[in-house]
Amino acid sequence: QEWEDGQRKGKSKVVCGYPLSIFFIVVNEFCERFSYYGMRAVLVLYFKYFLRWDDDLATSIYHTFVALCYLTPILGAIVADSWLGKFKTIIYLSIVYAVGQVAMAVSAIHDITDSDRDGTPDSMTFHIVLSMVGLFLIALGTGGIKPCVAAFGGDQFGEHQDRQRRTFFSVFYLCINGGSLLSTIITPVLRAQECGIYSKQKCYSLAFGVPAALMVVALVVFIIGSGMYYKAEPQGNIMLDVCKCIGFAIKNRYRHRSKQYPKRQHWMDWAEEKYDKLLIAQIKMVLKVLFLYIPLPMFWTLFDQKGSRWTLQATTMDGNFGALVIQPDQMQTVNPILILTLVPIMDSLIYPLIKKCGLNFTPLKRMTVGMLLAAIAFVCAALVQIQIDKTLPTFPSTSQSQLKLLNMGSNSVTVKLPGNDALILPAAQVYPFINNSEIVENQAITFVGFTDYFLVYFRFVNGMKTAVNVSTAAADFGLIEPFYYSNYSQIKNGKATFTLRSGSQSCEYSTNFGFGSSYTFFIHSTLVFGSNCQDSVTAVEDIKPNSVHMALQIPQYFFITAGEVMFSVTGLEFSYSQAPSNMKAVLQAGWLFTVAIGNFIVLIVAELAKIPKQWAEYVLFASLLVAVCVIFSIMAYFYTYIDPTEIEAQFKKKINEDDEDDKSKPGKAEVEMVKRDSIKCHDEYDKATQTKM
Ligand SMILES: CC(C)C[C@H](NC(=O)[C@@H](N)CC(C)C)C(=O)O
Repeated sequence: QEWEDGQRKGKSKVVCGYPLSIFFIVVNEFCERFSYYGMRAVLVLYFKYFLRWDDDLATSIYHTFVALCYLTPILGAIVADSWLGKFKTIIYLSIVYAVGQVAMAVSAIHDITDSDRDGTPDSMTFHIVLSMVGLFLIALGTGGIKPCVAAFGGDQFGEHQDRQRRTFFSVFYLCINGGSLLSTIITPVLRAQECGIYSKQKCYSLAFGVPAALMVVALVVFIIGSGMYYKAEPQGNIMLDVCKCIGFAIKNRYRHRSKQYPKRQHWMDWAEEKYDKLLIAQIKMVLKVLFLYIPLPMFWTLFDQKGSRWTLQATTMDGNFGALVIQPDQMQTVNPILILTLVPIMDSLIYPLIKKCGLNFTPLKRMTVGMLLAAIAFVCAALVQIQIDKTLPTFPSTSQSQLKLLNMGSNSVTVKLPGNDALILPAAQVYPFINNSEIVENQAITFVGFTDYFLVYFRFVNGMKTAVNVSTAAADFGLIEPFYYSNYSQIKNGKATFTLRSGSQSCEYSTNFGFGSSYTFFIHSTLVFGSNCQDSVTAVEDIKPNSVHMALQIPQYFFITAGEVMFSVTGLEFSYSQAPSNMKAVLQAGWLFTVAIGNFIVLIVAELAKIPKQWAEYVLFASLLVAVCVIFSIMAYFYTYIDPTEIEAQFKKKINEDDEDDKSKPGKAEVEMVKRDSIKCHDEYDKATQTKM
C-alpha cells in the first residue's frame, strides 16, 4: 500500500490535498455527460420526425437504448478489471463512443441520400442502419467507460485520503449534472436550427455533431492527463477466477453435506482447499455488497419516472411562468439544477451539522433516508395529480356514451332521452351529457398525447343556413356546410382571431386559448356578417385549459433530487470504498446494473398493475419503495463496513509469512496448514469488519 501511495504521489502534483490528475477525470466526465445527455435529449424527436417512426416504435427503441447503456457497464468493468486495466479501457471505449456519436451525426444529414432534393432522405434504410450502429457503439462506449471512470478517479487517492475521495465523488456528480444540464439546454436549440446543402431542414446533424465533438474533447482531455494518473494493473482474468471459485465452493459444500464434516463459518470457505485465501476474502466482500444491492433497483424505478410519468403529468399543467413558458420536458432540467445546489449544501452544511450533533450518519443510513425522500416525492406527485384530475373533463366509462346537445334554433327545446328526465335546452346552447344507456358506445373525444404542448384543438359548428369559411391569418380551415361541423384543427395557444366568411361578407371572432384546451365554436343562426360577430359565436370548452401550475411539480423534484444526493452520490462512493482493489470497476458496474433493473421494473409494474388512476399508481410506487426501504434498513443494520485495503494487506502479509514458514519447515502436513490458515483468515477478516450500519 505504501508503495502504491508513493506511486500516486510521484505521478501527480498535489493541489490543496488533491491529486492534480483528478482535474482531467472530472473534466472528462463533464464532457462525456454533455455528449450523452445532449444526444439523448433530441433522440426521440429524431426517430419521430427524421426517421418517421411512430410514437410506439420511437419510445421502445429509446428505452431499449437507455437500458443497454446501463447493462454494458458490466462488460466494461470485466475488460478493465481482468484484462486491459481501467486506463486503456477508457481510452479504447471512448474511441468507440466518439465513432458512434459521429455515426449518429452523419446519419442525420438528409442531403446524403436526398437525390431528388425534396428535403427528405430517399433511402431511409441507410439512415436507420447508420443510426442503429451509432447507438449500439454509443451504448457500448458510454456504459463501458462509466464504471471505469468513477473507479479510476477513486484510484487516484491514497489509503488515508477518505475525505478527499468522498469530495471527489461529490464533484464528480456535480460534473455529471453540469454537463447534462448544459447539453439538454443547448442541443434542442441546435436541433431547431435549419441546415442543409440542397434544402434546409431541422438540424439534427448539428444537434448530434456537437455532442460528438464534446466526446472527442473528453477523450483528448483524458489523454492529456495520462502522465499524471496512477494506473492500477489489472490482475488477470479476475471474473473467471471469481466464477470458478464460487462454483468450486458450492460443489465442495454439496460433496461434504454429510453431518460428519465440520461446518465452516461461511459457505465460501468451502473453496479453501483449492483457492487462495485472499481471493476468497475478496469474493466475500463483493458478495456482501451485491447482496445489499438487491433492494436498490426500486429507488431507480421511482427516480427514472421523471422522464416519463412526470413529464406526461406536466403536459396536463400550465407552464406559463410569466416571461418564460416552460415545455413539459424542460421541467426535467430542475433535477440537475437542484443537484448543482444541493450537493454543495449537503456536503458543506447538512452533513457537518449532523456530525456536530453527534449523529453517525453512515453511508447506508444516508441511502435509507434517500429512499424515503424519493417515496415522499411520489406522494407529492400523487397530491399534484389529484389536483389535476379535478380539472380534467369527465370522460365516459366503457359502458357509457357522451353526447353533446346543441340547440341551433332560436327557441328553447325540450329534450327527452330514454331513461332520463326531460331537460329544457335554451336556444343557441350546448349541453354536455353522459348517458348510461349505450347509445353510441364510448364515443368521447379524447386527446391522448398532444403532438405539441403549445397546440390547442378546436372545431366550428355552423348553425347558419349558409356555408361559412373559417380562417386565421396563418391558415384556412375550409368551408363548413350549413348545420354541419368542421373536423378538429390545431392552433397555437394564446390569442387567436378567426375570420368567418360567406361569399364576400366577413366578420371576425377573437378568443384566448389556454394550454391543453379544446373548444367547439358554435356559429349562431342569428349571425350577421359585416358586423361584429363576437356575440354570435358561443365557445364551448370540450377540455378546459390546464389550470394547475407546473410550479407545483417543484416540491416533488426537490424531494427526488434530495433523495438522489443522499442515495446516489453516497452509493457511488460506497461501491468504491467497499470493493476489493481488483474488483472496483466490477462493483461500480453492479451499482449501475441496479439502475437497469429499476428501469425494467417501471415497465413491469406499469404493465401488470394497470391502475386506472394515475395518483393511485404514484401512491403504489411510494408504498413499494417504503416497504423496500424497511427491508434495506434491516439488511444495512447487519452490514459491517470493511476496509478492503487493510484486509488485503493482512492477507498478503500472512501469505508471505506462510511462504517463509514453508521454506523453513518442509514437509509439514498440508491439512494442518489449511486448518490453521482458515482460522487465521477468519480472525483477520473479522478484525477488519467491525463497524455496523
Ligand atoms: C443513474 C445515475 C447514477 C446516473 C447519473 N444521473 C444523474 O446524475 C442525474 N441527476 C442527471 C440528470 C440529467 C438525469 C449519471 O451518471 O448520468
